[in-house]
Amino acid sequence: MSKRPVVLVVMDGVGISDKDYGNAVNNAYTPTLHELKATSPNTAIKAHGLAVGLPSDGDMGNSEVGHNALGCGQIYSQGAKLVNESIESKDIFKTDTWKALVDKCKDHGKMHFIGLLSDGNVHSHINHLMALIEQAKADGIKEVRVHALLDGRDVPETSALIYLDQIEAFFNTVNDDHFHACIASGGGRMKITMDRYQANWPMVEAGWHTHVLGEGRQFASAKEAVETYRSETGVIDQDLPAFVIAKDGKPVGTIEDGDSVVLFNFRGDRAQEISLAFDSEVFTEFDRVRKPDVMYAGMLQYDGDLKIPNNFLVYPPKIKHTLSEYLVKNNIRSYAISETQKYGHVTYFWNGNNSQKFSEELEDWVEIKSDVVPFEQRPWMKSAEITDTLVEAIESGKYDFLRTNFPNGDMVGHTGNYEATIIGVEAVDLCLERIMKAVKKVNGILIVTADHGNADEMYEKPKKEGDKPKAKTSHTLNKVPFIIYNKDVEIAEGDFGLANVASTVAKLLELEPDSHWLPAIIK
Ligand SMILES: O=C(O)[C@H](O)COP(=O)(O)O
Ligand SMILES: [Mn+2]
Ligand SMILES: [Mn+2]
Repeated sequence: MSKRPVVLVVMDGVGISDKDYGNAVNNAYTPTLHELKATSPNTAIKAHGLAVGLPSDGDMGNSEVGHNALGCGQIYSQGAKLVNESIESKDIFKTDTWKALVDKCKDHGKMHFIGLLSDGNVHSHINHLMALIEQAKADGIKEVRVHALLDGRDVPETSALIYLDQIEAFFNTVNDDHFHACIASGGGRMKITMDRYQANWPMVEAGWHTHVLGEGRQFASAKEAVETYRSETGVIDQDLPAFVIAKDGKPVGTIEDGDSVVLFNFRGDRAQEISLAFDSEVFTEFDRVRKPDVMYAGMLQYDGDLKIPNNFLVYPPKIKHTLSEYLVKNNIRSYAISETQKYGHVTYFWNGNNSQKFSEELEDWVEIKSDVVPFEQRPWMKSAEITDTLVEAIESGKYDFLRTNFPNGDMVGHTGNYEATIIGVEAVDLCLERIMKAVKKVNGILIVTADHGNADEMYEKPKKEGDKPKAKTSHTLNKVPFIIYNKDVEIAEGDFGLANVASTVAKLLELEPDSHWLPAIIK
């Protein structure tokens, strides 16, 4: 076994672009990254599209698929692709879950769809929603209600009306004397429903009050809600307040006994808490006031270990042969740390969407609590605290493989605030310097990489010359850095992606990589 510990740093959302305009990576003061790139073996690796199991190379990477690929060394077809295929083959509608959803509400109830209304393809896709509604109608459902979470984070920051117009136009094509679909409620995805890793349960409670109880400010249409809130608050879509659609003062789609509910998001992190609120008999996170007797199903199974939710429509990729499992088999002691916002990324996503360790004895996981604030107000986030704890773990000599995620490039990048994102990237650089020193001190090896881009493009390309630049909040299609510090290695020939990292880690630990994994990036 290797005597040299390997430390892997994921700089979330820090991609590579040679375009300097609006690039919060290139324009940040990052002496450590510059030194690393100038003096250590490094290359650029793919983190989007087919290289991480997404339907096409037009799909930007994201944390789920990125950390899955890093942690398992293979390319699995991911949720976005699996749902496409299941809808295309119609297998999704042959499942017992779909049949139970239809049976529950067919005669006297409504079928509700809660989810992110966009074509971002990170958590959901509007095409999936339309396919489900079409089939609901074909199966004899009479009333459909959509609870629309507004995106502006995986798609342009003020694009909500595009998707609302699209879904309203679709309703016009399917609505008739026997069938009626409409929007019932909604709000910005960072305001209600889509919290993750239990960072902010009140967000989910607010979503419950909006979607289930129909409580909140009333509007005649979602478009009116968006336009009103925009003019009143000036915030971007992800931060728009909650709204309830009502007619004559009465909400058009509260969730009642005898209804069915589908959460049409396929990605798990931000889908688990609301799923627990629907599924749990005993629930203590907030007072649900009323728990309707519904058939609830997720688009996918969101956590295979914890079995969330109880019912789902499409099986997630069955990710096997993960690096963590392999390290445990080889008696390697590992350590994972991040702050709440990305804690699940280095544990649950890293382990193939499983939230359990393979070995309590050999694995330690540490969560630093994230602030609950708009991150442009604290762009350094908890990077210093993560680093304090990680450096201690490195110097303790207790671990052979240590991994961390610094959320800054991504979480601050998603706010669309260019200046704050520069500070976020600089904070990570400052921490990298400390980690380098600790690694050097114990004669370890450091890998610096990222899961996808974000901070590297902070402005949308203007539609025409002379247009004012518009902030870009979403991820990018760019490659990410892959740097090895404190070990003289040669980068191999080839076109590498995130799924080539696991073998590389194994090699640096002087282990034979698992035969299921893509080859190492080093010779
Ligand atoms: O959930 C989010 O915050 C974004 O949709 C994607 O960001 P992530 O993939 O980096 O978590
Ligand atoms: Mn990410
Ligand atoms: Mn992100």
